[in-house]
Amino acid sequence: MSSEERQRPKILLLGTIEHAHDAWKQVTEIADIIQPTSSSRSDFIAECASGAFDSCLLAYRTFDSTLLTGLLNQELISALPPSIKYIIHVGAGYDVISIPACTARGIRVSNTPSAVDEATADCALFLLLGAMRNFNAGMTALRLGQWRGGDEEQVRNGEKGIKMPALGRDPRGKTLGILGMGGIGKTLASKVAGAFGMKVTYLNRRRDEEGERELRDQGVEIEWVGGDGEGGFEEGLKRLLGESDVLSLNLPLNAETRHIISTKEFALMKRGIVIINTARGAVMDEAALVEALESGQVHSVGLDVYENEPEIHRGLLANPNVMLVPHMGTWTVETETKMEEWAISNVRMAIEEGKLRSIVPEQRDMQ
Ligand SMILES: O=C(O)C(=O)CO
Repeated sequence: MSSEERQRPKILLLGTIEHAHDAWKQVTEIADIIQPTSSSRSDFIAECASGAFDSCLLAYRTFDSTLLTGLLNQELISALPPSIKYIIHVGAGYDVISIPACTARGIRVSNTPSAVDEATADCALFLLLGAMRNFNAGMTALRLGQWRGGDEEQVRNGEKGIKMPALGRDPRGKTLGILGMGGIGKTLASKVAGAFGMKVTYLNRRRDEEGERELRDQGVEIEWVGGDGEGGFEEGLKRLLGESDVLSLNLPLNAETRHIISTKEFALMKRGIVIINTARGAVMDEAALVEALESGQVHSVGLDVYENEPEIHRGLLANPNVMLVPHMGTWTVETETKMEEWAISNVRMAIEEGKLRSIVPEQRDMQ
């Protein structure tokens, strides 16, 4: 074996490359790829223990590889060989990876932040309009052989008492509250202002003055509702919930944000609010949401994400005011390709420069 061959880094590939084949081919020219043969979490952990992945420098993982490995929690991170120094995640949200467990083992983690912004904001826009206009009720009725609630004959005869979908609301002039103003939130703000003439308020722990300036330059009417000092965020949240006609959840899922929207928060909202969630299901308490929908406190919701994917709360499935999409926020050829290419650029930087293009914010000081 030549010294060059001996020094070729090894990559543990968790999942498959679906789109960015050219970029991946270049990686295979400088590294060896190892794939697990196991088909369950316990087998995968045993495969790690067998030494099959020893001397791998990094693990490249897709969103769907969680189906094999389960959560990358303390147990799984400890099972990885000590040679693993990087976990390259294909996706913006990395809540399935325990960052403290990685940090403790000196493993750096990257995600694909801005690559997802356009497609996810487009999905939010679709859900927003659909939920405001009650399109789901009409669309469901059609598939049940009804025209806006009645069968063909009842409609032709102009029969009274047909249960029509409720009249929708126009977005123009309404306030969209964005909880978690990152790349997706800003892209959504720009789109709703331009396409629908909505006003935007937002809440982050820290005000993003530069982001505000950029959005104002695009004609967006925008206000940060957080307050300074202790209690500022809680006060801001009350304002955001109380003043929004539509609330969009765009914050990452972590210990602080899990169920940030639950019974108490629903009670603070304007009655009849519309909620959109393209972030992660568990930022909202699903059982409490079902109750808030049933009571009419929440008029309608547009959801792309769920607490226990792929399982969906029966109360959501049964409610015609719930517009449901099965986690398709980034499900476009262009965006999935962009995400893979972004992740592969992290692979290359790790191998060639010993650093990451987009290390997760919690590990910025490890770069
Ligand atoms: O990038 C993400 O976090 C997604 O949810 C895409 O599936």
